[in-house]
Amino acid sequence: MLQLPVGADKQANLSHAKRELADALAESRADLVVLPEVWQSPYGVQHFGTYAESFGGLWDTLQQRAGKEAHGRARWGIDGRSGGVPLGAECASETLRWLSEQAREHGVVLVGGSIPERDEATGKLYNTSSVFDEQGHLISLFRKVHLFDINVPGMSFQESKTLSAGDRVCVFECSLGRFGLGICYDVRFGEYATICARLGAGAILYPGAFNTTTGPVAWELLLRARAADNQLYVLGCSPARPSQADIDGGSYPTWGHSSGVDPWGKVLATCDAAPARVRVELDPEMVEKCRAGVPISTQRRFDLYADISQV
Ligand SMILES: O=C(O)CCC(=O)C(=O)O
Repeated sequence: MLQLPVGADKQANLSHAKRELADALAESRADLVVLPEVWQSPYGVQHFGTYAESFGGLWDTLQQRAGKEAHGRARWGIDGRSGGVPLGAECASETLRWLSEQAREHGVVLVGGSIPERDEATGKLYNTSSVFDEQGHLISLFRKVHLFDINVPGMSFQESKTLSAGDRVCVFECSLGRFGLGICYDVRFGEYATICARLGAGAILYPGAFNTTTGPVAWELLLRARAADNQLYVLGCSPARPSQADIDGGSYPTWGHSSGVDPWGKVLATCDAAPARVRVELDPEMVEKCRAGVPISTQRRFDLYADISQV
């Protein structure tokens, strides 16, 4: 996970991320790299429209593939099982082209954090994540499904002022296995993570940007809770915190603390708020051992809670 610093200059954000990715992989090989939530743009409802990019027909191409593979439920398909989609030079999104090139050049699975996306047909904006395989082919796109709308002392934020929510759970398959994907506030919703686990994910990745109000209480707790609830690895990758002068000037006070948690709920690696690289090893056997030893998935009482939305 790369906990990247983010500023107002998009080109500087891209070139910094490029250097950081190359340095991190030169320091030590990784198979999969996760970038933070909203890393080529500052995080703020007033910025999303300015930094948004459109993805052309890529959603349609991916959805046609997922449609064929969906488990009879279009909202829960598993992406990537028929391979990825090459991005032509004609792809309208500069950042997706950049991510594709980086994944191919370094031969890694690259989870591109998230960026603001504009849907050309509707004009709506989304907070969207993308995943590329080692060939630089697009495996999956995901639009944050739970928008960050809260109002508590110290933090008021209304993503829904400018963003719309996605309508599909994201599980993707790559050479390393099957992963769930959510964005930040999505981590607060246990049902979402459990669907990912029941679709076979061994890890859930959450690009996320908690803040200095909710972060200290909730970020690690939620990552650990989702891991223990579902007996899988959970990775949360945040941007680094801006300088105090920038925060005083209105920048979002990012919590940082990118962390990796194992299927027992133990924090394997973490960091503070400064730019950082956080490495974790994901061991599929650990998932199996945890699930075999504490078999909650077969002990569930769906006779009591098959459909909690009816309560
Ligand atoms: O849930 C929280 O407290 C923070 C969520 C957040 O920052 C986000 O969804 O971007």
